[in-house]
Amino acid sequence: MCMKMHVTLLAFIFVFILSSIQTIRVYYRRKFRYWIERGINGPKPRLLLGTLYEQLKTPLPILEIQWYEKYGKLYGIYNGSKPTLIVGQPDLIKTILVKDFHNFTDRMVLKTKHPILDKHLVNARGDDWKRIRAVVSPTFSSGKIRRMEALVSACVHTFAGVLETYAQTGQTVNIKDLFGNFTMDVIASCAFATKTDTHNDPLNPFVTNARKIFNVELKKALPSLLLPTFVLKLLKIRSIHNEKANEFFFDTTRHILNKRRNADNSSDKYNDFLQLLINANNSETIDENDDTNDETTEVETNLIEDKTGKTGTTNRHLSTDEMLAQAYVFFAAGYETTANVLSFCAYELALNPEIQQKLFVELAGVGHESDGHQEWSYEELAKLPLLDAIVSETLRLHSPFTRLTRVSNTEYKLGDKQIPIKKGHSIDIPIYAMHHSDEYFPNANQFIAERFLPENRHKIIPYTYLPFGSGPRNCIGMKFALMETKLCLAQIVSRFKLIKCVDTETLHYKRITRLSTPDKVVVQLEMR
Ligand code: HEM
Repeated sequence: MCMKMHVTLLAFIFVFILSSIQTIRVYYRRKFRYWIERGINGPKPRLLLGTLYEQLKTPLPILEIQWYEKYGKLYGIYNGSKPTLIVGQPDLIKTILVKDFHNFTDRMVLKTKHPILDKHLVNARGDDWKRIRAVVSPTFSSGKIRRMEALVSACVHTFAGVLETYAQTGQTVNIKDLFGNFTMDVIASCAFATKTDTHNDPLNPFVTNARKIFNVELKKALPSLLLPTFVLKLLKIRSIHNEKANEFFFDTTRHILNKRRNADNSSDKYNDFLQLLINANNSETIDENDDTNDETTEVETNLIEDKTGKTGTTNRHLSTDEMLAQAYVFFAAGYETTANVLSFCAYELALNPEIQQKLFVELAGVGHESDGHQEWSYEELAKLPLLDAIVSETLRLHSPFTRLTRVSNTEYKLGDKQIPIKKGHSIDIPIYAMHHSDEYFPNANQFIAERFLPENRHKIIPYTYLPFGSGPRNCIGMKFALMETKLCLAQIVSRFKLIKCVDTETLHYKRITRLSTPDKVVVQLEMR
């Protein structure tokens, strides 16, 4: 009798498991008909993961090019069961990013819900994003960035001192790690008013906590992509980053904000981002007489309002949590991106010594001597055509972001073919693959800085070169990133020769990251 019950129970469990698997398979099979039914091609999805499976297997930069070559400028993928349309056609990209921006104001973000991190610019949505961007934009104007230049310059000199030790011994160096240390020091001083020397003091709590944030744990990242929000809440997963490390940075920022708010003269005394944010938050409107609010910022602010409709509110204030989140965004958006661009610049200059020499000559023609080294102002660096062309070409060939992403806030029909986009569905723009298309960039796999010289730049087809995105939701930190990159590169090339060594040419990309990140970039340095 007992034996009979056992068998029945086992049979029941077996049937239950089988029918559950079958239900899941039917559910996904139905979901995965979405693109086929709309006549749109794309990679074959797999149960549960959709096309995320390929993304886990192959580094994104490689996969993006493979998919673009195979499926063309318009194809469909599945993030889990969610369909995403990939759009690599310049006229449609302009429609999404600029013309019909009001339908695509937000990005698809992870389903984790965090009371502070959801408020930073990259993640913020709708009217909140509009208000936050309007307050933060002026802090990234050319004038304000000029004020942060001295802070970045100090970090560049510390960095050059470290490079000198390698140049003197002739030892090869993984310069990618050193660039990571440099951008860490820049973020510490510009966004958190904290002086660090990551090269020589790697155990500083700021540095150790920052490293924890960047080691995103797969065990948190995958559930955030695949599980519904209520399950993540039950599992207490609020962020894919280390929670204690997050808290360290919120506490640091809170402490500085309180100190500055209580001090009388802090607005004149400090030139860092936090102070600029406090000042911007204290003013009712953008000060028209402030000559540091440059034209671009005004245009940008107007564009946001034109394309999204005015909110009807004059509220331009940020809560304390929103301010903490904006300081954190320097990490989220500015640390690895800039370190990657600098690493790839060093890589290309080591492989192209004649361009490096031309850059050295260009730099020698401007600037002034200070403490035995050459220095350049923000304006001087901005005007150097070859420096700009080298950075621009690096951003093309090694664009840190592989895709831009937008989510539709309405039922929408895209382009002449009237491709139906459902409310809440994602559209991704495969910028990395487009940057590698011979159709838009002849000999696309070669580093040819000349394509970005002033006499050639106009040949680039609009909306095919998008390393900083475009439209009202483009990269707010672009001018800061370019200033940081150019300042650092100018100092390196004027003081050292970057030389190719045996390990330089083997470039491998990191897997399972949204960015195009090299594993390492090894070069040799020689004093000039
Ligand atoms: C070379 C370095 C960098 C590159 C290549 C880069 C690229 C990008 C790209 C492609 C986007 C998405 C744009 C879009 O969706 O249209 C973006 C957004 C953003 N970036 Fe950057 N970025 C860099 C550095 C920085 C830095 C240093 C900061 C901050 C200090 C920053 C802050 C942001 C923010 C806040 C956003 C979101 C803007 C919004 O949604 O309103 N970025 N960046």
